[in-house]
Order: sequence, then structure tokens, then C-alpha cells
Amino acid sequence: MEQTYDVIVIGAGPVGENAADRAARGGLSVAVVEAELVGGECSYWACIPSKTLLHPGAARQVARDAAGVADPGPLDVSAVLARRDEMTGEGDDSGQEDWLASVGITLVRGHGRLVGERLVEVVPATGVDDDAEGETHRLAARCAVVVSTGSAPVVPDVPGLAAANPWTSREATAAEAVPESLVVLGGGVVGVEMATAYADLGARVTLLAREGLLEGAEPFAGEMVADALRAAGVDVRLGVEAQRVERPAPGGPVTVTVAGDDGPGTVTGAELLVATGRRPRTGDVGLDSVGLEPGTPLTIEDSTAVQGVAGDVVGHPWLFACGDVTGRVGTTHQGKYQARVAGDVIAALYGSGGDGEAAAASPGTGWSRYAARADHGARTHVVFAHPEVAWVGPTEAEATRAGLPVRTVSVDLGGVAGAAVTSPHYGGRVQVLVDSEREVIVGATVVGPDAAEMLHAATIAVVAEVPLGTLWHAVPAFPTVSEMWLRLLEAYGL
Ligand SMILES: Cc1cc2nc3c(=O)[nH]c(=O)nc-3n(C[C@H](O)[C@H](O)[C@H](O)COP(=O)(O)OP(=O)(O)OC[C@H]3O[C@@H](n4cnc5c(N)ncnc54)[C@H](O)[C@@H]3O)c2cc1C
Ligand SMILES: NC(=O)c1ccc[n+]([C@@H]2O[C@H](COP(=O)([O-])OP(=O)(O)OC[C@H]3O[C@@H](n4cnc5c(N)ncnc54)[C@H](O)[C@@H]3O)[C@@H](O)[C@H]2O)c1
Repeated sequence: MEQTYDVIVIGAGPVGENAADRAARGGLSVAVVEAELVGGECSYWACIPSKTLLHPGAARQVARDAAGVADPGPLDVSAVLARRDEMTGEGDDSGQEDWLASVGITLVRGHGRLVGERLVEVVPATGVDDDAEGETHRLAARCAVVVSTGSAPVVPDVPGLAAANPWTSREATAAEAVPESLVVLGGGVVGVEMATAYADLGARVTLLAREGLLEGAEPFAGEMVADALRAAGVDVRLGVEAQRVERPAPGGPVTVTVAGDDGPGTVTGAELLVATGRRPRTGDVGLDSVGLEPGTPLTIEDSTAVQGVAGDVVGHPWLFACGDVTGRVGTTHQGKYQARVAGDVIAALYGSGGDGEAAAASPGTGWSRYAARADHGARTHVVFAHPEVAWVGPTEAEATRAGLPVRTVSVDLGGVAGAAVTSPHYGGRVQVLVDSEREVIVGATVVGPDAAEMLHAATIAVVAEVPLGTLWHAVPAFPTVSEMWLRLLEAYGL
């Protein structure tokens, strides 16, 4: 049987849910297809559980740094894990299902794949990355299909690694007990956050990174996080490559043989977490049926319309993609931003929800609700280590490569009165990149406690291109860490 909707969304993670919601607000009928849990990776095995695991360690650090507060001592592991379970609903997505129903969106459970223009086949699914087969039914889209199937972890081709049955981020965020020791392979965001969380929870952690930590961030940020992890007892090994992995007994200790600047060596742990990146989940969504290459990211325009779709008519795109599946962003917040654009473009082109001409036109260089322009110069990142790292826009190296005339200004946060009153040990740094011709901030990095919360002022300055002379009149309260803005402007010469 074939059912018809205006819009079909494949993948009900945070991104698919948002695209569906925006299209439905534009008066279109919408069905979302979900193979596993409504809410996606973020709700059950990524953002929510990882941040819930990390918060108690951050709170303990604040207590330790404050004069006169007794050291809270070790964390209550079972209470932390119970809170994590509460936040993930232990895999019960009925609340999200109810929400979809409340906004008039139809949920179709199963594995969705394209089988031609505006056509989606749905088969029963046992797990999102399993081969999905079985009785099929068809959905037809009058207007558009959105692919928001997210991403899956990459397990690199290191001899013995896959056979050792390592943890990926799913097992690390869903663990029911804390192993005595954990080896983490990969010095990116997952590696750093999970090394922090498991060290907080009492595991002996070794972090193996090919280069420095947090390669996408400013180098000083990775260095500060490495210093803090070492101070917390984590064995951080930089510049090492995993050569071989052995786990003689299933569930027993696992040994990684590494090579690096200090020569070869081995590291053994009760568990091994692989945190070496993710790939867009496009291997089994029927891309070949519309002239696209399965397994590759879905390359999108700023309107989120997918490029290179067979038979596409200019001005009437029907296939859209947003979130991790595009390979363009790797965070929930940037994916949801794209989803808002996707839903609004579709509603404007095909529904009653906006200005179709504006949605079809090239947005040029201006800000338009029909273009995910912030993906380029104003993307935001947060890493919930202790200290937190947060940045917006390009790093200094990226800005220089792009030929931007940037001047870098930085301030040690420990010297700001608002930081000093909280702790004599306050460790943090802020750096901004100023376009010295236009005298506007084009990028900023904050490292320190609550950096993720402090980032948004910088994001507003970047997106709104606030001239430094105007920013001077945004007076930060005393004594707050926000006085970093005053110190930065003074350091620039105001
Ligand atoms: C450990 C970890 C921590 C993270 N922490 C943060 C954080 O703090 N902040 C942040 O912004 N980002 C964080 N991220 C990144 C964030 O999780 C992703 O960017 C986000 O989940 C992407 O959302 P999405 O909807 O594109 O994909 P997903 O959340 O992966 O959702 C995709 C959905 O599509 C479904 N699906 C896939 N294929 C099909 C199919 N063929 N048919 C039907 N359904 C299908 C899946 O079941 C899933 O529900 C973290 C990632 C990890 C791994
Ligand atoms: N707070 C957040 O927003 C948050 C938290 C966690 C994850 N995420 C997102 O999830 C995605 C995945 O994170 P991730 O940390 O897995 O990826 P990543 O790309 O951030 O880091 C991967 C790391 O693995 C290393 N690596 C790759 N291959 C390797 C190999 N063979 N041996 C050793 N090291 C290797 C890389 O050098 C890099 O340091 C990213 O898009 C990230 O932004 C976001």
C-alpha cells in the first residue's frame, strides 16, 4: 500500500524532528521514518548521556576550587549512572512519539530508503546499522524528502581492533558499570570528553592521540585540556599510532601496541574505547536510485537541497539533507540549524509557510532564513571537558588560510576579577580573531569553566558583525568573567 504525504523525513534524530516540525508549521503534511529511537543518537547515546556523565565532575571541580568548601571526594558512581538513565529515559522514546503526534506529524517505524524520485520504501528494522529486510510498504512525497540519517562511528582498520569488540561512543555513554581501567583511542571530542568522564568516575584512563588533542580547535585549547587531564591522573600520550590490538579472552583485558616518538610500547586496559571519528550514514538509504553514491556524505547547497540529484529541476529541488549525514557539521545544534532552514525552504517552496521566490533565489552574501550561511563563518563548537572549550568561526590557522586579515588578541581569564573571586586556581583563556580591516570579530575561542555558556556573546558579535567601537559600549558587569570582553578590547587598543 502506498501512502502519500507532502514531506517525508528519513531519520527522526534531533535534526529530522526539527526539519519535520518546521515543514509542518508551514502547513504541510509530514511523515517521519525512524529505524530505532525517535530522538536519535543525541538523546540516547551521545549529547544527553555524555553531558549528564560529565556534569558531576565539573561540579566537584567547582567545589574543590572554592575556599572553605569541603572536598566532596569520589563521585557516587551509581547515582551518576542512575541520573544518566533518567535523562535518557532508558531507551523509552514514547515521550518523543507523543510530541510528534501532538504537532500532527506521522511516525512510521522502520528502515527507510529512497527508491526513486519522491518515493521512500520502509522495511521493518531491528537496528539502524543492521541489514534491513522484510515486508515493505511505500511512502510517496508530493513535495520533498529530507534525509537526516545521522552518522555512525568509524572503527579504523587496525589489526585486531574490530575482533577485540571495543566500545564505541554508544557503549561508553550507556555503560552500566565503570571499568577499572579504560584505554581511549582518538584525541578528538569524544575521546577527550569520555576520558574526562571516566577519570571523574574513578577509572584509570589512558588517552592515545595521533597528534595533539582537539585538532579542530586552536592549539592552545588542546594543550590546556591535555594539561588538565594529566593533572586529573589521565595518562595522555600524544603523537602515538595504534599498531595492533589483542584481547585474548572475550571481555578480558585488551592490549594496544603503539608506536610513537618515544618508540614502541603497549597499553593494557579493562576496556578500549574507539573514538576516531564518524561517517555519514548513507550506505543503505537508496542513494543509487536517485543518481547519488551510497556511503558518501550528502553534499548540500546552503538551502540544504542535495546537489547532483538525477533529473533535478532548477528552482524545484525535492531532495534535502541536514545534520551529520551532510558531513558538513557534526553537532546537534548546527544540524538543527540546517533543519530549520530545510523545513522553512520546503514550506516556502511548496506550502503556505513563507516566501517561495526568496527560498528559490540564491541568498548571495546576506543572512536569509533560507540559507545555512552560519555553516561557513559562524559555526559553533563546544567540548565539555574540564576546562570546557568553546569556539565560533574559524581558528587562526583557518582564517589565515582563507586570506582573512586577522589580528589575534587573547587574555588570561585568571586575571579577570570575576574569575579570581571564584577561585585562585581559575584556569582559562579567551582569544578573539579581529578582521583588522573591518574591525569586527570573526572568530573566538574560550577555554575555562562554563566556556560553553560564555560562547554565545561571541557568536552574536560574529554573526551580527558588531564593530569593535560599538562593542565597547556593551558594558560587562563587575565582577563577572564577562569582563574578559573589556580586557580583550583594551588589549586590541581601545
Ligand atoms: C558521544 C557523543 C557526544 C556528543 N555530544 C554532543 C553535544 O554535547 N552537543 C552536540 O551538539 N553534539 C554532540 N554530539 C554530536 C551529535 O550527537 C550529532 O551531531 C547529532 O546526533 C546529529 O543529529 P542527526 O539527527 O543528524 O543524527 P542522529 O542523532 O544520528 O539521528 C539520526 C536518526 O536517523 C535514524 N536512521 C538512520 N538511518 C535510518 C534509515 N535508513 N531509516 C530510518 N531511520 C534511520 C537513526 O536511527 C537516528 O535516530 C555528540 C556525539 C557523540 C558521539
Ligand atoms: N560536545 C560536542 O559537541 C560533541 C561531543 C562529542 C562528539 N561530537 C561530534 O561527534 C563527532 C565524532 O567525534 P570524534 O571525537 O569521534 O571525532 P573527531 O573527528 O572529533 O576526532 C577523531 C580523532 O580520532 C583520531 N583518529 C582518527 N583515526 C585514527 C586512528 N586510526 N588512530 C588513532 N587516532 C585516529 C583523529 O586524529 C582525531 O583526533 C564529531 O563530529 C564531533 O564534533 C560533538
